[in-house]
Amino acid sequence: MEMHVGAVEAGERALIIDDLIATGGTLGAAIRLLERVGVHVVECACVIELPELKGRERLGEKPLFVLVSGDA
Ligand SMILES: O=P(O)(O)OC[C@H]1O[C@H](OP(=O)(O)OP(=O)(O)O)[C@H](O)[C@@H]1O
Ligand SMILES: Nc1ncnc2[nH]cnc12
Repeated sequence: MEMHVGAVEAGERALIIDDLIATGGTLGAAIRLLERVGVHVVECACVIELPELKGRERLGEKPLFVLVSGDA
């Protein structure tokens, strides 16, 4: 995963929004990328969660808001 140089600045607060959380690998990578450059990731939000894949567990204590949770 990558982002543009200058897209964020250390000390900023971020909300990460994605369409879907399955294994949590994508959100986890986004969190690590942002936190590595000093951004505080406040929360994550997704439209759909596939709870069977336990992606939420990979986010640790990070709050996750979802609109719809259900297995495919
Ligand atoms: O929780 P995870 O297991 O990481 O899966 C979720 C990710 O998978 C999908 O992207 P995909 O890689 O299929 O590509 P897309 O951007 O084309 O949707 C989806 O859009 C999420 O970004
Ligand atoms: N299990 C899944 N179903 C649909 N889209 C996905 N993207 C990543 N994992 C997926």
